[in-house]
Amino acid sequence: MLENLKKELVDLHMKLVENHLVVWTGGNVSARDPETGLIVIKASGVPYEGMGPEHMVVMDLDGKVVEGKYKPSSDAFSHIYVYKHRADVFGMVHTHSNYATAFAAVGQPIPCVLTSMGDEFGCDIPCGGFVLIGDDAIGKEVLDNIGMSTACLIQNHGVFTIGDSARAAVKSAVMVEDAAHTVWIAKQLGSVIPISKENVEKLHYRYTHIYGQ
Ligand SMILES: O=C(CO)[C@@H](O)[C@@H](O)COP(=O)(O)O
Repeated sequence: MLENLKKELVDLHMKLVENHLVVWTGGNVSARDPETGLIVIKASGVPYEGMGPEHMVVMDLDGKVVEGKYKPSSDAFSHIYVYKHRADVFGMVHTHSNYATAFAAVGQPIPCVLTSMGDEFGCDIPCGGFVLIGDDAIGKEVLDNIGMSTACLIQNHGVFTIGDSARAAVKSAVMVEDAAHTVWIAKQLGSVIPISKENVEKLHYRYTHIYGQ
Protein backbone atom coordinates (compact mmCIF):
# COMPACT_ATOMS: atom_id res chain seq x y z
CA MET A 1 0.00 0.00 0.00
CA LEU A 2 0.95 3.64 -0.63
CA GLU A 3 3.77 2.41 -2.89
CA ASN A 4 4.23 5.77 -4.63
CA LEU A 5 4.60 7.56 -1.31
CA LYS A 6 7.10 4.94 -0.13
CA LYS A 7 9.18 5.46 -3.27
CA GLU A 8 9.02 9.24 -2.79
CA LEU A 9 10.21 8.82 0.80
CA VAL A 10 13.16 6.68 -0.29
CA ASP A 11 14.15 9.43 -2.74
CA LEU A 12 13.80 12.06 -0.01
CA HIS A 13 15.98 10.04 2.37
CA MET A 14 18.61 10.09 -0.39
CA LYS A 15 18.29 13.89 -0.50
CA LEU A 16 19.38 13.95 3.16
CA VAL A 17 22.49 11.99 2.16
CA GLU A 18 23.13 14.16 -0.91
CA ASN A 19 22.99 17.27 1.29
CA HIS A 20 25.30 15.74 3.92
CA LEU A 21 22.65 15.98 6.64
CA VAL A 22 22.85 12.36 7.85
CA VAL A 23 25.31 9.49 8.20
CA TRP A 24 24.85 5.71 8.42
CA THR A 25 21.33 5.17 9.89
CA GLY A 26 20.80 8.54 11.56
CA GLY A 27 17.82 10.67 10.75
CA ASN A 28 14.45 9.87 9.27
CA VAL A 29 11.68 11.20 7.04
CA SER A 30 7.94 10.62 7.29
CA ALA A 31 4.88 11.65 5.33
CA ARG A 32 1.15 11.74 5.91
CA ASP A 33 -0.97 10.45 3.04
CA PRO A 34 -3.70 13.07 2.50
CA GLU A 35 -6.28 10.54 1.34
CA THR A 36 -5.97 7.82 3.97
CA GLY A 37 -4.44 9.90 6.77
CA LEU A 38 -1.90 7.09 7.23
CA ILE A 39 1.73 7.83 8.06
CA VAL A 40 4.70 6.35 6.20
CA ILE A 41 8.08 6.43 7.97
CA LYS A 42 11.48 4.83 7.62
CA ALA A 43 12.11 1.57 9.48
CA SER A 44 14.46 1.84 12.44
CA GLY A 45 18.19 1.38 11.99
CA VAL A 46 18.16 1.02 8.22
CA PRO A 47 21.35 2.21 6.48
CA TYR A 48 20.77 4.62 3.60
CA GLU A 49 22.73 2.46 1.20
CA GLY A 50 20.33 -0.14 -0.12
CA MET A 51 17.27 1.57 1.32
CA GLY A 52 14.11 0.70 -0.61
CA PRO A 53 10.31 0.98 -0.38
CA GLU A 54 10.31 -2.23 1.64
CA HIS A 55 12.07 -0.31 4.41
CA MET A 56 9.11 2.05 4.82
CA VAL A 57 6.52 1.32 7.51
CA VAL A 58 2.87 2.38 7.28
CA MET A 59 1.25 3.43 10.57
CA ASP A 60 -2.02 4.96 11.73
CA LEU A 61 -2.41 7.94 14.06
CA ASP A 62 -2.87 5.58 16.99
CA GLY A 63 0.68 4.36 16.41
CA LYS A 64 -0.40 0.98 15.07
CA VAL A 65 1.66 -0.59 12.28
CA VAL A 66 -0.71 -1.08 9.36
CA GLU A 67 1.88 -2.51 6.97
CA GLY A 68 5.59 -3.25 7.14
CA LYS A 69 7.91 -6.09 7.96
CA TYR A 70 10.32 -3.98 10.02
CA LYS A 71 10.03 -2.03 13.27
CA PRO A 72 9.26 1.66 12.61
CA SER A 73 11.69 4.51 13.32
CA SER A 74 12.61 5.29 16.94
CA ASP A 75 10.94 8.66 16.34
CA ALA A 76 7.69 7.28 14.92
CA PHE A 77 5.58 8.22 17.96
CA SER A 78 7.00 11.74 17.91
CA HIS A 79 6.23 12.14 14.23
CA ILE A 80 2.72 10.82 14.87
CA TYR A 81 2.26 13.24 17.79
CA VAL A 82 3.06 16.12 15.46
CA TYR A 83 0.69 14.88 12.78
CA LYS A 84 -2.09 14.46 15.37
CA HIS A 85 -1.66 18.01 16.68
CA ARG A 86 -0.86 19.85 13.46
CA ALA A 87 -3.43 19.23 10.73
CA ASP A 88 -1.37 21.40 8.37
CA VAL A 89 1.68 19.12 8.56
CA PHE A 90 2.17 16.40 5.93
CA GLY A 91 5.88 15.80 6.25
CA MET A 92 8.50 15.63 9.00
CA VAL A 93 12.27 15.18 9.01
CA HIS A 94 14.88 14.49 11.67
CA THR A 95 18.62 14.90 11.19
CA HIS A 96 21.81 15.32 13.20
CA SER A 97 23.30 17.74 10.67
CA ASN A 98 26.54 19.03 12.10
CA TYR A 99 26.26 22.80 12.31
CA ALA A 100 22.64 22.93 13.41
CA THR A 101 23.19 20.09 15.87
CA ALA A 102 26.15 21.99 17.32
CA PHE A 103 23.69 24.75 18.25
CA ALA A 104 21.50 22.03 19.82
CA ALA A 105 24.49 20.74 21.79
CA VAL A 106 24.86 24.13 23.50
CA GLY A 107 21.10 24.63 23.73
CA GLN A 108 21.15 27.75 21.57
CA PRO A 109 18.56 28.83 19.01
CA ILE A 110 19.88 29.81 15.58
CA PRO A 111 19.30 33.59 15.44
CA CYS A 112 17.55 35.02 12.41
CA VAL A 113 20.43 37.19 11.20
CA LEU A 114 20.35 36.29 7.48
CA THR A 115 17.82 37.37 4.88
CA SER A 116 17.72 33.72 3.75
CA MET A 117 16.48 32.79 7.25
CA GLY A 118 13.88 35.55 7.15
CA ASP A 119 12.77 34.20 3.79
CA GLU A 120 12.58 30.56 4.78
CA PHE A 121 11.63 30.67 8.46
CA GLY A 122 10.50 34.20 9.32
CA CYS A 123 11.98 33.83 12.81
CA ASP A 124 14.85 32.44 14.88
CA ILE A 125 15.11 28.65 14.75
CA PRO A 126 14.16 27.68 18.32
CA CYS A 127 15.82 25.06 20.53
CA GLY A 128 13.67 22.87 22.77
CA GLY A 129 14.95 21.21 25.93
CA PHE A 130 16.47 17.78 26.34
CA VAL A 131 14.04 14.87 26.11
CA LEU A 132 14.64 11.16 25.67
CA ILE A 133 14.02 9.16 22.50
CA GLY A 134 11.42 6.51 21.84
CA ASP A 135 8.00 7.88 22.75
CA ASP A 136 6.23 11.09 21.79
CA ALA A 137 8.28 13.35 24.11
CA ILE A 138 10.31 14.79 21.25
CA GLY A 139 7.15 15.50 19.28
CA LYS A 140 5.66 17.35 22.24
CA GLU A 141 8.87 19.37 22.81
CA VAL A 142 9.04 20.25 19.12
CA LEU A 143 5.45 21.56 19.06
CA ASP A 144 5.91 23.35 22.40
CA ASN A 145 8.80 25.32 20.91
CA ILE A 146 8.49 25.49 17.13
CA GLY A 147 6.09 28.43 16.92
CA MET A 148 5.78 29.71 13.34
CA SER A 149 9.03 28.07 12.31
CA THR A 150 9.22 24.92 10.21
CA ALA A 151 12.29 23.83 12.15
CA CYS A 152 13.12 23.23 15.79
CA LEU A 153 16.30 22.03 17.46
CA ILE A 154 16.14 19.64 20.41
CA GLN A 155 18.89 20.19 22.96
CA ASN A 156 21.77 17.67 22.83
CA HIS A 157 20.07 15.90 19.94
CA GLY A 158 19.46 17.53 16.58
CA VAL A 159 17.09 18.98 14.05
CA PHE A 160 13.38 18.36 13.52
CA THR A 161 11.53 19.98 10.62
CA ILE A 162 7.95 19.96 9.40
CA GLY A 163 6.21 20.95 6.19
CA ASP A 164 3.06 20.77 4.11
CA SER A 165 4.80 17.88 2.34
CA ALA A 166 7.73 15.59 3.08
CA ARG A 167 9.68 17.40 0.35
CA ALA A 168 9.00 20.74 2.06
CA ALA A 169 10.25 19.32 5.37
CA VAL A 170 13.42 18.08 3.64
CA LYS A 171 13.94 21.55 2.15
CA SER A 172 13.60 23.04 5.63
CA ALA A 173 16.23 20.61 6.95
CA VAL A 174 18.61 21.62 4.14
CA MET A 175 18.04 25.33 4.81
CA VAL A 176 18.50 24.95 8.58
CA GLU A 177 21.94 23.41 8.11
CA ASP A 178 22.94 26.03 5.54
CA ALA A 179 21.87 28.80 7.90
CA ALA A 180 23.58 27.23 10.92
CA HIS A 181 26.82 26.90 8.96
CA THR A 182 26.82 30.57 7.90
CA VAL A 183 25.83 31.82 11.35
CA TRP A 184 28.60 29.72 12.91
CA ILE A 185 31.16 31.25 10.53
CA ALA A 186 29.81 34.74 11.27
CA LYS A 187 30.19 34.15 15.00
CA GLN A 188 33.90 33.45 14.46
CA LEU A 189 34.21 36.86 12.75
CA GLY A 190 32.34 38.89 15.34
CA SER A 191 28.91 39.64 16.77
CA VAL A 192 26.07 38.79 14.44
CA ILE A 193 23.76 41.70 13.63
CA PRO A 194 20.05 41.12 14.24
CA ILE A 195 17.46 41.93 11.57
CA SER A 196 14.47 43.88 12.92
CA LYS A 197 11.25 41.93 13.48
CA GLU A 198 9.53 44.20 10.99
CA ASN A 199 12.09 43.45 8.27
CA VAL A 200 12.04 39.73 9.01
CA GLU A 201 8.26 39.80 8.55
CA LYS A 202 8.64 41.69 5.23
CA LEU A 203 11.30 39.23 4.04
CA HIS A 204 9.13 36.24 4.91
CA TYR A 205 6.02 37.72 3.29
CA ARG A 206 7.88 38.43 0.05
CA TYR A 207 9.39 34.95 -0.03
CA THR A 208 6.16 33.14 0.72
CA HIS A 209 3.82 35.26 -1.41
CA ILE A 210 5.85 36.85 -4.24
CA TYR A 211 9.16 35.01 -4.75
CA GLY A 212 9.51 32.49 -7.55
CA GLN A 213 6.98 31.44 -10.12
O1 LIG B 1 18.40 10.32 16.94
C1 LIG B 1 17.79 9.29 16.84
C2 LIG B 1 16.41 9.11 17.40
O2 LIG B 1 15.88 10.39 17.63
C3 LIG B 1 18.33 8.20 15.97
O3 LIG B 1 18.18 7.03 16.53
C4 LIG B 1 17.66 8.48 14.63
O4 LIG B 1 18.45 9.46 14.06
C5 LIG B 1 17.54 7.29 13.72
O5 LIG B 1 16.68 6.39 14.33
P1 LIG B 1 15.79 5.45 13.41
O6 LIG B 1 16.74 4.68 12.51
O7 LIG B 1 14.85 6.32 12.62
O8 LIG B 1 15.07 4.57 14.43
